[in-house]
Amino acid sequence: MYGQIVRDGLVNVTGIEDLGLTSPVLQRTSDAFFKEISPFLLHFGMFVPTIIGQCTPEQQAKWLPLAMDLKIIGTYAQTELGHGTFIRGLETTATYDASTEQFILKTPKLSSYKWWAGGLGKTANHCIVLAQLYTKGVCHGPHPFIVQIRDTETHMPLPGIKVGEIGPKLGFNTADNGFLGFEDFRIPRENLMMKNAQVTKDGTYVKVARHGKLTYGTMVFVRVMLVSDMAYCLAKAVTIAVRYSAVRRQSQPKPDQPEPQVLDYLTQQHKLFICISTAHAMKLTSTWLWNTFTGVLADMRDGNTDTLPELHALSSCLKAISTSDTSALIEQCRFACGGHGYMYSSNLPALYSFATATRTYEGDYTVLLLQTARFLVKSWEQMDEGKPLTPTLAYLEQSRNGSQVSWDDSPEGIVRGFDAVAAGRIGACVKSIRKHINNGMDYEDAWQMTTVQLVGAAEAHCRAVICRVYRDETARLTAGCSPGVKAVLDQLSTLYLLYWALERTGDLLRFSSLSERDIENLQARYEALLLKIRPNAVGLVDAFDFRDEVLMSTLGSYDGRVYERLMEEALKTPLNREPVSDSFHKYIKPMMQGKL
Ligand SMILES: CC/C=C\C/C=C\C/C=C\C/C=C\CCC(=O)SCCNC(=O)CCNC(=O)[C@H](O)C(C)(C)COP(=O)(O)OP(=O)(O)OC[C@H]1O[C@@H](n2cnc3c(N)ncnc32)[C@H](O)[C@@H]1OP(=O)(O)O
Ligand SMILES: Cc1cc2nc3c(=O)[nH]c(=O)nc-3n(C[C@H](O)[C@H](O)[C@H](O)COP(=O)(O)OP(=O)(O)OC[C@H]3O[C@@H](n4cnc5c(N)ncnc54)[C@H](O)[C@@H]3O)c2cc1C
Repeated sequence: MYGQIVRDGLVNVTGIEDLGLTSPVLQRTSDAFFKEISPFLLHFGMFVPTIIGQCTPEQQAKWLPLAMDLKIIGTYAQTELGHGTFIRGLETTATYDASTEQFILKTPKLSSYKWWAGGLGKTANHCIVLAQLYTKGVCHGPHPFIVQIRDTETHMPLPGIKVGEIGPKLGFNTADNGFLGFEDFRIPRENLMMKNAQVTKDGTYVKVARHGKLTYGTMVFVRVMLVSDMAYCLAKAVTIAVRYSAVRRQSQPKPDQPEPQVLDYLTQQHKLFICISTAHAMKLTSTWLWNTFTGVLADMRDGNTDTLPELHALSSCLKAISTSDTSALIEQCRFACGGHGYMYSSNLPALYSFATATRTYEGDYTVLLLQTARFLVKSWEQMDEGKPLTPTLAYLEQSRNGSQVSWDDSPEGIVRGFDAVAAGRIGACVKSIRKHINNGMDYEDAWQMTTVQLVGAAEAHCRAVICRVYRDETARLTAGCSPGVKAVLDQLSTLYLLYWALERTGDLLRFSSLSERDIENLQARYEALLLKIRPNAVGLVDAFDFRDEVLMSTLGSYDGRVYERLMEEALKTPLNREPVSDSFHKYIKPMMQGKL
């Protein structure tokens, strides 16, 4: 299995390299080789970006060509057995020895072992290691080091390195995630990635970057990438589920009628059409986020880090919500396919196991939403002090006078309704924190006592951002389209707004003048819209344009030969090679004869 995966991975990598394409394309083409993940994902997904983001030009000149030509194969080893979220609590140490101009890497105890890095188990020979940097007896916090862990000729672990694979997981079982321990392992001073901080030969620590969190830059990049990846993942799952729902016929609502396509059931449309809308919403939002990210990078190249806090808040909540929505909606696609959706050959289990992992890695859902909430509360306080708000928080102004937003059920009105919900929930958090402080709590405890509300406020802010971006970008991008295309894409973005308005009626009742009658109208409009989208449903997923080789699904292939493909795959199962398993003779027959 591992050998096959590595072969496929290299065919994929070298093939794309010959075409001179970039790593985002690599990730897309790798889908044609892997149901789950490539063992080289971390090499291009984090090892290379970290060299670019954390190394000086001289260090890049040394390491980047080796990495891009696959002369070295890397991964990103930050998480440890004992810590993943709390980076400042990482235990691996890198202590500078000025007498030899080396860092000594140590794994102090079991919980300090690096754990999880993709490709570390058997594939990588180098890795980025986040370790607590000590020099002249002072700890300067976690810093990135580039470390060779295996001999590039023999692939044997180097002396002082303990490395291996962490074992089977819910998914990602082709990524050979590994563990890594150091026993007084020495690396040259120059292996500290020195773009943001340096250690001179005599051991003097020199802080270069103005912003203390640039070491976390690779994670921001990956979080931005993941939003796009989730759109792609969900688009695959809903292609499979909608095509299958067009083939599958089941039950007899009317005695004298043939069994209908299950796609004709309103409940099936309710399960699946939000998945089509969400794939579009996340794709458009991810492109908007990428443009925001590149703008912040440009500012930072000019030495201006003022826009970094908003990017961190946006990338955190969008990564959290996109991965959470995708995991839930892929499972919904699986539910919509009945028993056959549970078959591995449908590819829905693999898509789910991949998506649900993203809710955790690159920043746990709750933790990242609390990071966004931290920014929202700070922004509210700055607004109270009369300071300007950042663009994505302009809506907070409307809440200043505390008046309730009047409900307007037009698409633009619903977007404003979500702004009001976000503003109201952030304001409620600020009020809760202040109440606890007035009752004698310190700020940290008052914050902790409000974290359930803070997670909700961050989700509301993120939903408001997605709704606004989805609506605006759909209008902008369809301006030149034919009336037919414009109408269908407008239906999808309106469906997204109606769906979430119905999901959040409690908040809208609390923070706008929404009435019970308005809710009845929303429900009726939503159901009518499902029926309108039905005739275009298969065309909409065909428009995602996935080849069968990429979908890898017995249920979702373009030709609709579902039952034939299910049987073809079943007959390939090893258990079907012989009519009678040898377990019958070894165990079952003796048992039947009372001989066990
Ligand atoms: C498979 C997908 C396919 C394609 C996608 C492409 C590539 C994929 C490649 C790999 C994916 C596969 C595997 C995943 C790999 C990993 O999981 S790597 C490990 C990821 N680990 C994490 O994400 C850890 C999460 N934890 C953190 O980020 C931090 O610990 C924390 C932010 C939660 C807390 O950090 P602290 O240092 O404690 O900071 P704080 O006290 O909370 O805040 C202090 C101030 O710093 C600001 N800040 C924090 N983080 C950032 C940041 N990243 N950027 C900018 N600013 C940041 C924070 O806002 C505070 O600012 P104030 O002004 O409020 O003080
Ligand atoms: C498939 C996969 C691949 C991975 N690949 C890599 C890799 O290549 N390299 C790498 O370095 N890491 C990798 N990771 C590790 C990943 O980054 C961490 O698992 C992730 O950051 C979560 O950290 P944790 O596991 O310590 O969870 P924890 O943070 O321990 O989470 C446990 C619980 O505690 C809660 N919690 C934690 N802190 C707080 C808080 N401050 N407030 C409220 N609740 C809190 C969480 O919400 C969660 O409910 C991978 C993980 C997975 C699943």
